[in-house]
Amino acid sequence: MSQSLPSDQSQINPSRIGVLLLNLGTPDGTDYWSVRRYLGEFLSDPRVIETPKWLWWPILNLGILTFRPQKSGHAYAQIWDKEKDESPLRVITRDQAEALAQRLAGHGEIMVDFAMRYGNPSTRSVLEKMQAAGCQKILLVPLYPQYSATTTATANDKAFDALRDMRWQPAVRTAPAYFDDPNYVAALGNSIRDGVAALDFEPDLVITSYHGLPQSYVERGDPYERHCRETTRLARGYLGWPEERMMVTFQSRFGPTKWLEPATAETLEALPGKGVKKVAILAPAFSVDCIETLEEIAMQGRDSFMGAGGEKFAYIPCLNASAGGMDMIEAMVRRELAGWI
Ligand SMILES: C=CC1=C(C)c2cc3[nH]c(cc4nc(cc5[nH]c(cc1n2)c(C)c5CCC(=O)O)C(CCC(=O)O)=C4C)c(C)c3C=C
Ligand SMILES: [Fe+2]
Ligand SMILES: [Fe+2]
Repeated sequence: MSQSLPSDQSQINPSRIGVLLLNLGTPDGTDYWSVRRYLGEFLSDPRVIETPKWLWWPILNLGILTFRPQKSGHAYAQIWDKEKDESPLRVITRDQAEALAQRLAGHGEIMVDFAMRYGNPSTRSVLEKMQAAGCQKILLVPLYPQYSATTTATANDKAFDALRDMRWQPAVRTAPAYFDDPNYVAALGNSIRDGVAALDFEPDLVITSYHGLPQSYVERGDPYERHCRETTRLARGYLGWPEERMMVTFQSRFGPTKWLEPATAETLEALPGKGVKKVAILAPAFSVDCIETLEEIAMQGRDSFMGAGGEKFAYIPCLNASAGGMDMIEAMVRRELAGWI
């Protein structure tokens, strides 16, 4: 049981409320061991890898964790925030927490912070900090617009694992996925409209590239693919665009099994040959820019599209801590805090 409560419990303000933004996680550095530690924790999560443990353990520990950290470390080095010596995912998630704290500053009883499912700051450490500060009510906000057991559920699991060890457990709420929340659709639609308007070319096609998922997870009931397709359909409706102007693809395939299709990488290589030479691309499954968007799409994706004969390529950033993105997060948090504030 956690001993983090002050011994004089009169110090505790029981009306304090914690709002905890949860994101995936990222390595602490780009070196082999930092990336290996992070990937080891991530890829040992049975919500992420459903292969039986006895089969997966040797593949992970003798294969993947021997070779992948060096390759991924190189990719992280290309996008690393050198000034802060941190991964963009952590820098921007902190920016979001700070911006939300400012927006909720009128409610003196609210404490806003952020935590990661894998790596640092750990979900347990931040929940213990909130509990020690007197938060007896906590709202968990997994920052994944589209629900997946591999992201939303495991983020909540990790929080509940920590709560299991607390003698005086706070009341807890979890914010739902927001793939069809009108505020999210508007924020996304506005960022697409403004992103395209700022270009020096008119894209033939706008690609919404979502993080991929093994096809078998969808067949077993994960609603992620449906949520992704619905987000794009709603954003297209918001913009008033015809169906053929926007496309859904899935990126970041991992391992030999069948993943959701069409794959972003293969699509980008094939489009110029079909006469689609000018594209804009964005990644709505990511609440903040990270290795999967900045390196895999904006660098690798651009190279393969241009190398295949493409003429213009633009990457539209994630909502990050933009005013529109924060308006959406603030509205969602205020809605989920109803009755508490
Ligand atoms: C089976 C493997 C994976 C599944 C399933 C998966 C789902 C999934 N992931 C995100 C969001 C992010 N993933 C990120 C990185 C990343 N993802 C996987 C594997 C799976 N993801 C790996 C191995 C990695 C590490 C990078 C690499 O080595 O190539 C990140 C970025 C983290 C960062 O530090 O920048 C995010 C964010 C979603 C939304 C999702 C849902 C289907
Ligand atoms: Fe991932
Ligand atoms: Fe990737």
